[in-house]
Amino acid sequence: MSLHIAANPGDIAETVLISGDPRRAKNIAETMLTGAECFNEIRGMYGYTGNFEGKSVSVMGTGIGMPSTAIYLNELIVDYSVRKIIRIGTCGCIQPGLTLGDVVVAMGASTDSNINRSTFNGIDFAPLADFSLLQSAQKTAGEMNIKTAVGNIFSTDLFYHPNDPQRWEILAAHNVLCVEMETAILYTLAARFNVSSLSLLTVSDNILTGEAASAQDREKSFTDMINIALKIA
Ligand SMILES: O=P(O)(O)O[C@H]1O[C@H](CO)[C@@H](O)[C@H]1O
Ligand SMILES: O=c1cc[nH]c(=O)[nH]1
Repeated sequence: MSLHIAANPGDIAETVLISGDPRRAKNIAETMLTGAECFNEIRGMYGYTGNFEGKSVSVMGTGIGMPSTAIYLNELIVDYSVRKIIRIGTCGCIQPGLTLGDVVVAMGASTDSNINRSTFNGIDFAPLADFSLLQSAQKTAGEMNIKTAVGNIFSTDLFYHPNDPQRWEILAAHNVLCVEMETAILYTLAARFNVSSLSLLTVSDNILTGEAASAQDREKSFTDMINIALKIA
């Protein structure tokens, strides 16, 4: 057991799907994996390991934001030898060509977080997806007839910000597709520990129009993204 994860060595698969929402992880384990066993309930951060098409796969919540996510990623990689991490998250789109339910593949993650600035002594590190995982996701999405938008995304520390909605303008003008809260630290830690990672996101909010998916949809739907993630796991 590590500080925040109750699993024994060997309880967690080499590939882990992560979601900010722990109940999304639980729902995936219960509906899409066979033989799923729970390995963590500490702080309600559900983690399960089961099988998908003959492969052992784990799925776990990380909580919202980069500080929480960094704790689980460190422990998954360092204490449980996880080698591949695929985030299945939600995002708010800031491009007019995107709409609720669209799948975004995050090639890179810009951020306003001080986590990386302090780690890199003021240098702006560019957190990037693993190229071969990204290629696999694109190939799989094509075979499943799922349209994706691939590009730069933005990982923010603040869901609510006093400069909203103006703060999105400069990002949208530089082709940033959408906003979420974890991918920059995922790609940074994957680079540090030499593991592969990719973020797949489903648009749950349209920041330009104010449209928003329900909490239930965020927990239980968005199956296109989850199917791609499980296929490439
Ligand atoms: O759906 P999840 O994975 O939680 O991701 C998004 O949703 C949360 C905000 O509502 C943040 O964690 C953001 O990154
Ligand atoms: O971080 C997020 C996640 C979903 N929707 C948003 O608007 N922001």
